[in-house]
Amino acid sequence: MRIDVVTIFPEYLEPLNVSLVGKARARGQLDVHLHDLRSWTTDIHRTVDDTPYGGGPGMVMKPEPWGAALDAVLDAGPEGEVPTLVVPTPSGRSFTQELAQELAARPWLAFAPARYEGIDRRVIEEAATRMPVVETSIGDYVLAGGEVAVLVMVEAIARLLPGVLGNAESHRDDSFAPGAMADLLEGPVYTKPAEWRGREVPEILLSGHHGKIAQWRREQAFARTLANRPDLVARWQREAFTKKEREA
Ligand SMILES: COC(=O)c1ccnc(N)c1
Repeated sequence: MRIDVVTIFPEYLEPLNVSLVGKARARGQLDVHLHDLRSWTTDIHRTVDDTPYGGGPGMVMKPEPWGAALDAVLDAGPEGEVPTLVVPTPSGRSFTQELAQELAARPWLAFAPARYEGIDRRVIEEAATRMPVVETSIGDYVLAGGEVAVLVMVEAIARLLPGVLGNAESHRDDSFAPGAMADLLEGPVYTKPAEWRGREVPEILLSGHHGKIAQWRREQAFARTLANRPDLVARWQREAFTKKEREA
């Protein structure tokens, strides 16, 4: 997978050089290109923002540098191909495990994290005439810039790419509920010592009964999800019900 990121803070994306994503890049599974938006400014102050038409607080990112930057990304990428442009914004589509799976299936992603009050709308509209555009939100809160959302999304997507997670890890998320939801089920985990500050590891985990252990883990994971995310459980139940209806 090729990933391009256009940002005024390339150093913010340094974490893409370490750990899982860093290793995937070193192995050639990920080809990441960072671009400093200011490279496409033309004035002495390398200006990327201006006051919003219609008034209001803050500044808006100017269209010219973004237009030129996205032109350059398209030109530098694989001949005849276009990326999916991912634009992090609080008003975007919820970035879920499902959307991560969807984006992980694409050969080329370009991320356009904005700072300030956002990017001039015409940049997104013009881009949408040339490539798929997905506006994504990583949760119901506002950030100062979209760069940290790019880090979140790249990590969630990279771990889904074939061969990026070691074998042991990838089977860790084996399905409870088939599909993307399986990744969201996380039961309690334990390691040595068997007793720590008077707390024992659940007996079942020492039993060697792999079937019973798997069942116990699913029950524990489901209980935690039910306690913390009743909305997810309700959705799974609806999906299971409609699936049964379709198959009936
Ligand atoms: C500037 O970007 C944001 O504030 C942002 C981006 C993606 N998801 C969010 N929840 C916020």
